[in-house]
Amino acid sequence: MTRAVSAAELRPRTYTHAIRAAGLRIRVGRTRTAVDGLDLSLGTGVHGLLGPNGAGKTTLIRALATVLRPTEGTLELFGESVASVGGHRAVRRRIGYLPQEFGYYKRFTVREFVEYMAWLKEVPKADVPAAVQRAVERVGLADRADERMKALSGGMVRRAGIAQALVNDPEVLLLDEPTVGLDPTQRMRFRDLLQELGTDTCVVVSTHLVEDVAAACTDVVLFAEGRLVFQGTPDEMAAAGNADHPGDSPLERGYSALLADPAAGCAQERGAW
Ligand SMILES: Nc1ncnc2c1ncn2[C@@H]1O[C@H](COP(=O)(O)OP(=O)(O)OP(=O)(O)O)[C@@H](O)[C@H]1O
Repeated sequence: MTRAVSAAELRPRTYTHAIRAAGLRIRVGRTRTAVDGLDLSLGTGVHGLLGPNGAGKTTLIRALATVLRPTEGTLELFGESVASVGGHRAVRRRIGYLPQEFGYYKRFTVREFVEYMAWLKEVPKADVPAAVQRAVERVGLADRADERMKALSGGMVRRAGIAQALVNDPEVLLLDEPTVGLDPTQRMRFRDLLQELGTDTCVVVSTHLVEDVAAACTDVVLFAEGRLVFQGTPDEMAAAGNADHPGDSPLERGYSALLADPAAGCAQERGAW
């Protein structure tokens, strides 16, 4: 059986990890350090970014999207430093980004919205119609593609947001809480899509839903107070907990255990590598 080869697969790889951070610090506002000395390397796969409210997940994703400038340390995408903001057009063409909240013209149809984003990402003009069609199909919006954005439900708007993040066939896909507002059927469809994307793309997905991680992520990046608490497989995270830890599933208990005792995560991580 033959299958379509994606553009991401055809691009030459000159880096070992699509994302590499070393000693990364990001200050937000006047004094707040939201990411505080992060060392992290991420390659192909689906990386679930977990952590309590205020842990620094959105800040990290915004820096990876080259929207926020790191204060200190190294941040590389595709082997290129992006420590300063500006001059990142070539890098941005290779990124897909779904922010937690995103703007759009309400009068645009879904297709026009995704086309517009394809234009911003400098997708070659001749490729745009097919790229847009494929993106809206992948999020299950093909039958609503010619409706105006203002006529969509909240979950459908989010799916349109996912479509715009996919339209340039990115090598790094950054999704900040993509499953918020999705109904159970769409959430399951989305997990399948994540798994498919993770075979040739570096996907970073921030979520509060531990079940999303169990179902779709190849590894977990657990964050608290701007620091990495744990990086490992979902099974390794589950193994960190026991019946005494709060949670409805082994993964939730592992999450609680690691947050209660971050040193255990670091020790386990050292053992795992
Ligand atoms: N512009 C800002 N000015 C001041 N503080 C900020 C700013 N943006 C974020 N913060 C603070 O930085 C910390 C990290 O915020 P961030 O939004 O990255 O966390 P998060 O892990 O994404 O949280 P959540 O799960 O609630 O979305 C929080 O304490 C937040 O209050």
